[in-house]
Amino acid sequence: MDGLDATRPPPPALHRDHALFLDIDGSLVEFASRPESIVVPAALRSTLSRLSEWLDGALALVSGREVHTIDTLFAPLRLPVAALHGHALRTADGVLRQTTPIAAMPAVVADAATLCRQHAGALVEDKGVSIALHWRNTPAAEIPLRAFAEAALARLPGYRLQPGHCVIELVPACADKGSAIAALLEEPPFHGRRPVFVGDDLTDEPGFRTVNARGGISVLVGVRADSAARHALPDPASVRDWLGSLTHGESA
Ligand SMILES: O=P(O)(O)OC[C@H]1O[C@H](O[C@H]2O[C@H](CO)[C@@H](O)[C@H](O)[C@H]2O)[C@H](O)[C@@H](O)[C@@H]1O
Ligand SMILES: [Mg+2]
Repeated sequence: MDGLDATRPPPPALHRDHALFLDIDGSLVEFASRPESIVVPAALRSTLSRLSEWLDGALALVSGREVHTIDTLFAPLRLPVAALHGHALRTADGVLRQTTPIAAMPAVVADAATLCRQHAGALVEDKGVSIALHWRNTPAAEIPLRAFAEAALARLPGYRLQPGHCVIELVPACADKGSAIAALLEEPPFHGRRPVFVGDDLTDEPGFRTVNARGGISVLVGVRADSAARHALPDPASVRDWLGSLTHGESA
């Protein structure tokens, strides 16, 4: 059946000594036509707030998005985050560590914007340290945008490509979601807890591997045959239902 993964069981119930890491787009929230068009349901904010309290703060968002965008989307919540595919880390004490943008990036962004103007509906998302080229609204732009990103690697030493849903991104190669989850697990209140990571995309695979190596629970949203995830849920709505069910019958 569409959306169900016959090879991976749903995740088990969690305990209060787990640490919960959650991807955003395609995992907590359905995709939208443009990055700024996603809708975070009010009930999800309540669920995350309750879960964070239940886990004594050991809940983090792990996303390709920027920290300030995540804070805006989930306000008034201000959770620990691993943003920019692992290149910005805000720990529970509020301290932010971020990879420094490369000097060559503004010229690459300008050239990408010029290219996108030639393909109606194509988008360039300038995230400072990284750049995302989107073709969700114009599938024919996939080939030129991918070719641009591959060629731009030569202008951005130390960068790698990060493919995703209708997007190709240029990100520094020195970190990923797996290293970010590992770094958060060194910090209170995550330290010593068994990690759980929910994600949907290729950028989430290093996170799944980090969690698996620590005896944790890896949860793929959707279906992907070669994923390292050991559990699956079909879509963001079922993730929200699962999260909402976790604290039922328990007091924080
Ligand atoms: O790691 P995530 O939290 O899943 O973020 C991954 C990227 O998500 C956003 O792009 C994706 O979602 C958009 C809104 O639904 C959609 O229009 C786009 O096609 C998707 O690729 C975000 O814009 C990127 O910056 C994130 O890296
Ligand atoms: Mg995602």
